[in-house]
Amino acid sequence: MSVFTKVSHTQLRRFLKQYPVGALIGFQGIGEGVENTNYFVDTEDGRWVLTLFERLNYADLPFFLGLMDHLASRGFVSAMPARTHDGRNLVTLQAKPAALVRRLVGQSVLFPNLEQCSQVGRALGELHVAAQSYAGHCDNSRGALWREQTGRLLARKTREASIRRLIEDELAQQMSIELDALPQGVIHADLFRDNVLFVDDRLTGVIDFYYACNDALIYDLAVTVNDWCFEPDGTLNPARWDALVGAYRSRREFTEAERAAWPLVLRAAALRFWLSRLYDWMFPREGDVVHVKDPDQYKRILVHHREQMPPAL
Ligand SMILES: Nc1ncnc2c1ncn2[C@@H]1O[C@H](COP(=O)(O)OP(=O)(O)OP(=O)(O)O)[C@@H](O)[C@H]1O
Ligand SMILES: N[C@@H](CCO)C(=O)O
Repeated sequence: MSVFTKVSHTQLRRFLKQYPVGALIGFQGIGEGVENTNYFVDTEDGRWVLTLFERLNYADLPFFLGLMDHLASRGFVSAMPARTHDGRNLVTLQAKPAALVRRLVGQSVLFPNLEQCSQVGRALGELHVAAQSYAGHCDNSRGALWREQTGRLLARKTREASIRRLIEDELAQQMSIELDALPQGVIHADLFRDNVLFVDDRLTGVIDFYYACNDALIYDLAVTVNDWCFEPDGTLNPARWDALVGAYRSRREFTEAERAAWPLVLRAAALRFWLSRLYDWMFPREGDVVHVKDPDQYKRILVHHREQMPPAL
C-alpha cells in the first residue's frame, strides 16, 4: 500500500473549494499503486480520485493530463481531469503537484479471462490510434538510456553475480535494437492489470497515464502482454496471448520491421520492469504505507524471452 503524503480533512476541504464539485462528503487513502499518493474523494457532485505526484515535476504533468483529456473527449475510457473555477487541471497541494480526476467504475482483475484480454488488446490499439492526433510530446523516462544507466547502477550495487551477469548481457544484446526506427506514437507504457478496470467482462476504464510518452507502439504491446499473458511462474499463457494480440491487430496492423524486432522488444519491456522493481527493492522509499512489487517475477519473464522465441506477430 502506498500513501506517501497524508492529507487532512481540513486541507482537503480547502483544496476542493477551488473546483466546482460541491462540498466534501468523504475521502479515503488508496492502497494500490507504487508511484503516487492517491485518495478516493466523494463530493456532492460526484466521485473523484485525488493524486499527489510524488516524483513527477509540475512541468511534466500537462502532457499526461492533456492526454487523458484528449482521449476521454474522443470517447476513450480514460478519466477526465477536473478543472478549477479558473480552468486549471493541475494545482498544488502540500507543496506537491496535484490533480483531481473522475473516478471510473469497475475493478481491476488479477486473473483475466480471454474476453478481458481481448478487450485490453482492442483498447490499446484504440488508444494508439486516438492518440495520433494528440499534439503533446514527452520522451520515455524509462527508455533505452534509463535502462542502460539504471542497469549499470544495479549491476554495480548488487551482491549477486548472476544478477550482474544477466543485466550486463541483456544490456549488451539490447544495443542491437533501435526502437526509434519502429512506428512511433503516444503510448501508455504501463498498461498492467492494475491499470484497467472492468465491470464483469466490460472494460470500463484505463487509468494511470503517468508513464505515457512517445515511443515505439510495439513496445507498449510488449509491456501489456508481459503482464497480462504470463503466469506467476514466468510461463506464457498462449490463449491469453492470442486473444490480446489478435484484438490489438484488429485496430492496427504490424509492419515487417515490428515483426522482426518483436522478440527483443519483449525483452526490453521485461528488462524495464525488472530494473525498476529491483531498484525499489535496493533503494526503498520512506512512506506511511509503501507497496513494493516483486522483481523476480520480471526476471523470470525476461529469462523466458531470452530462452524461447515468442509466437510470431
Ligand atoms: N480514475 C480512477 N478511477 C477509479 N479508480 C482509480 C482511478 N485512478 C486511480 N484509481 C485507483 O487508484 C489506484 C492507484 O492508482 P494508480 O495506479 O494511478 O497508482 P500510482 O501509484 O499512481 O501508479 P502505479 O500503478 O504506477 O503504481 C488504482 O489501482 C485504482 O484502484
Ligand atoms: N506497473 C509497474 C509499477 C508502476 O510503474 C510494475 O508493476 O512494476
